[in-house]
Amino acid sequence: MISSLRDPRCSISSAPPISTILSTNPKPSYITICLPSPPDTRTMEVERVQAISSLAFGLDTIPPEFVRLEEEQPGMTTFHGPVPEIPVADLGGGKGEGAMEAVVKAAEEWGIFQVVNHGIPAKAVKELQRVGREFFELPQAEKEKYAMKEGKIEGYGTKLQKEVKGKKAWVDFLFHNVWPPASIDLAVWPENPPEYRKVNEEYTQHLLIVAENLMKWLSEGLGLEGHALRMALGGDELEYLLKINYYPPCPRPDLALGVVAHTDLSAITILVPNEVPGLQVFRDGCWFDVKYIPNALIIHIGDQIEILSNGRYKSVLHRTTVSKEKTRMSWPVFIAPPPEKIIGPLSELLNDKNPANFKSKKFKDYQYCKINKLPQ
Ligand SMILES: O=C(O)CCC(=O)C(=O)O
Ligand SMILES: [Fe+2]
Repeated sequence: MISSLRDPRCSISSAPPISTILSTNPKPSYITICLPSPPDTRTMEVERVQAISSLAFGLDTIPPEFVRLEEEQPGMTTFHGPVPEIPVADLGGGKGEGAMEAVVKAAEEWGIFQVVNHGIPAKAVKELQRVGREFFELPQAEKEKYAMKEGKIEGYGTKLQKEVKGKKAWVDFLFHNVWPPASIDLAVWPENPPEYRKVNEEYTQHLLIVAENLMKWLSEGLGLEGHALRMALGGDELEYLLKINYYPPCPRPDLALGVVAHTDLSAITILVPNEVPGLQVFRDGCWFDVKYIPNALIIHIGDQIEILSNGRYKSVLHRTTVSKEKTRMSWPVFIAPPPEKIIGPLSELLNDKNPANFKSKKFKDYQYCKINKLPQ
């Protein structure tokens, strides 16, 4: 699919040919990080993008594995004409009067929208951003204490395995569950800054309300009871996984990508961005920048709601670009069913004229196929 993403309407930048970059680029520096104890055996070779970014400061090149294929490069594929804006829904201070219609329409037509007046206090969001930023600004060895262990999805890291064609993404991240309490492993929650835990707990309490309202309106939009989607997704067992994306400055933002093109495998994703633009959405054959709206949250419809709604709500294809001078950060929370939950089109939506467009399968099996790029 990715190879068809180039559109003649998308502008072509004056980027030098890849061969020039490949031949002039110095080998990336490997950062050797010595974990504190025991010092003799635990020396680990890790390439964190944050460290590569510091070494690349002032240069005009990036290591070749970060140079995307031409058909993916933002400099080649970003549309620069009049850009359609993704829908914005006003949630009326969290009460949501009149919001249902806007949310349903946006989920049907776009699969992505921003919400303003959502009821989460601006201070709770600012604090979430502050503690996340302060974590990434800690010395490397401190961050490595939380390094993702093999086979785990929580922890601090950089995508270690290369993608198809050996390409890498310009981003480091931290993942940890924030809800339900039984899923939380505090060992992967940073101890520094000291307020990290309290701030994340407070943000999560506010987020639960927004998430439940969205699921309610989306259920009603399908002509179902308000609790239908939430229950079909596992009810109180729904898992909320926070990711912090840290995209450090990149000397060649025209050639690199932060997160590559994908749809979220969650049911729904609620994302706080910082003020540095970078999120792009694929629509009508082009990649468009999503406008930054102060204090807005960005909502992505993920694969599981697309499946439950039998395709009425769209899971949106998106990616992120990076900035030459600034650090972009984002805080998506992926809301997803528990692993054993079977997800398929809701039976209430199916009849002779509307057969199921998707298979029913356990969420963990869906996840396995998606991560390993196997057919669903
Ligand atoms: O940083 C962003 O705005 C989007 C990140 C994203 O799509 C992801 O982590 O799945
Ligand atoms: Fe995403």
